[in-house]
Amino acid sequence: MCRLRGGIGGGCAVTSPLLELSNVSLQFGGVTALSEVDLGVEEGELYSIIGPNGAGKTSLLNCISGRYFPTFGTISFDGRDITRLRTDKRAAIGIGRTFQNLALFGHMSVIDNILVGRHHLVRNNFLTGSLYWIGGAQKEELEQRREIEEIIDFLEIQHIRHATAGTLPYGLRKRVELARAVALKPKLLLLDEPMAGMNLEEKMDMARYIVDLNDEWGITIIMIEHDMAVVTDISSRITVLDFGKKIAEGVPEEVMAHPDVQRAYLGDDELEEA
Ligand SMILES: Nc1ncnc2c1ncn2[C@@H]1O[C@H](COP(=O)(O)OP(=O)(O)OP(=O)(O)O)[C@@H](O)[C@H]1O
Repeated sequence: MCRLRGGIGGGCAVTSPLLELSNVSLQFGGVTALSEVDLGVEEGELYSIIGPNGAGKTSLLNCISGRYFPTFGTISFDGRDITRLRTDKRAAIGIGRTFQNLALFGHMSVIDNILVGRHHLVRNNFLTGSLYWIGGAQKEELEQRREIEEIIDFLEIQHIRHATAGTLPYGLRKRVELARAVALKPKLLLLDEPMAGMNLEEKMDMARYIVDLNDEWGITIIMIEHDMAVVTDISSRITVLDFGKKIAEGVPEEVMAHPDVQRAYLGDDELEEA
C-alpha cells in the first residue's frame, strides 16, 4: 500500500512524514526540556515516546499540540509549517490530544464533554443555521449525532452517557477523555499516558481501543506510556528521550536492546550487574 503522501503526479514518490520535527529545542529559563530533537512520524503509525521521569516526553507532546512553542527548531504537519500555530488552529487541522492529568469538565455529563470536542466541526453558524434550518443545519446535526453515537458505541460507554463526568471511576473518565479527543476527528492523536493509574483489565481494554483507533479508524497515534509491556506490544516504532535528548529510535525490539536505553532505565551500576 502506498502510505506516503505528497507524491508528484499522484504516484508514490519521495515524500515527507505526516509529522516532522527538526532540531526542536525547548528551554524554560535555565532548564533545557528538549535538546535538538528530530522526529518523523508516518501516516498510519502507532508511535510511542518513552523515557525516564523528566526526560522531556510531555514537553515534546506540548510542542506538537501547540501548548508550547519550541525555543529553536521547526515542526511541520501534513506538509505545513505549524511551528507557531496556536493550539486551537492545530486542533482544527487534525491534531487531537488527551492529557496526563484528566482534563474533563467534571460537572458536565459524558455526552456534553464529548460534544465539546466537536465545536470546530459545526459548519452552520447562527445565520446559516436560521436560513437553512430545514435542510443544512438539521442534516448536519443528525450527522454529528450519528458520529458521536459511533464513538460512544466503539468505546463502550453507552451506559454512562448521561452520568456526570466527575463522578465516574478513573478508568472510565480516561475513556471519556479519549472519546472527546476522537470526536474531534483527528488525523493525529496525541495520548499522554493513557493507561496511567489503571488496573490490568482497564489497561488491556485501553490498549485494544488504541490499536483499533489506529488500525480500523486510520488515526495516526503518538503515545507517551510508562508500561513497557504495552509499549513494545502495540507500537510500530519508539523514540526514547533522556535528559531532553533523543537517545534511540526504531522498532520495539531494537530500541529495548539498545545499551543507551538500558542505561537510561537501569543506570550504569545495575546495567553492569545485569
Ligand atoms: N512549564 C515548565 N516550567 C519549567 N520547567 C518545566 C516546565 N515543564 C517541564 N519542565 C521541565 O522540563 C523537564 C522535562 O519535563 P517533562 O514534563 O517534559 O518530562 P516527562 O518526561 O514528561 O516527565 P514525566 O515522565 O515525569 O511526566 C523537567 O526538568 C521539567 O521540570
